[in-house]
Amino acid sequence: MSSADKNLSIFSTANLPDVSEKRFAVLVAEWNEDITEALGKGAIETLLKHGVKEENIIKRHVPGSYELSFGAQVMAQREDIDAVIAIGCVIQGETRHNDYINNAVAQGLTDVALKYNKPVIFGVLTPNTHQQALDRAGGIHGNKGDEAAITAIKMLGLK
Ligand SMILES: Nc1c(NC[C@H](O)[C@H](O)[C@H](O)CO)[nH]c(=O)[nH]c1=O
Ligand SMILES: CC(=O)[C@@H](O)COP(=O)(O)O
Repeated sequence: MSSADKNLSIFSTANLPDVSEKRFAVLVAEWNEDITEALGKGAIETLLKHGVKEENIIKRHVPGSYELSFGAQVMAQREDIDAVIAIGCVIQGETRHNDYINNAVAQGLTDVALKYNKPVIFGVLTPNTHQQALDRAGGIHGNKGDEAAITAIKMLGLK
């Protein structure tokens, strides 16, 4: 199923856990900042909408999506962080550089989650074009930041 078939901002909110005392790190890559800032805004707004306190949301930036893994490790090792949301947008270029970034950050974030036993959410768009990114950062397919935030909340309920 693609995002074209499932809006990223439409999801079930049944049985969400109480996250009023949970602390979230929101890491935002600076590359494609028009996209990533929209994703980050969506993530933070969704966290607030579902009971997270503003003072419990720590937003930090990293240069690019490749740096999200290390940034997630820095945040996940903190005892005062319960979940990490990693936000990025890697747009396909002329070379295979995007493939290497995407694979590295997907595996890197997974490794951090398993190492620190905390939800680390893959909120990274990997579009072919800037328009596809716009469509998934508050456009016709919703906002992947919303999806990443609700995923973090649901995963804390699992723990
Ligand atoms: N082309 C994109 C990048 N490239 C930069 C890398 O993420 C990384 O910062 C660099 O290779 C140095 O380690 N990053 C994105 O997030 N999005 C892109 O489209
Ligand atoms: C995805 C990226 O890192 C971006 O810089 C790709 O650029 P290129 O055209 O060199 O593949």
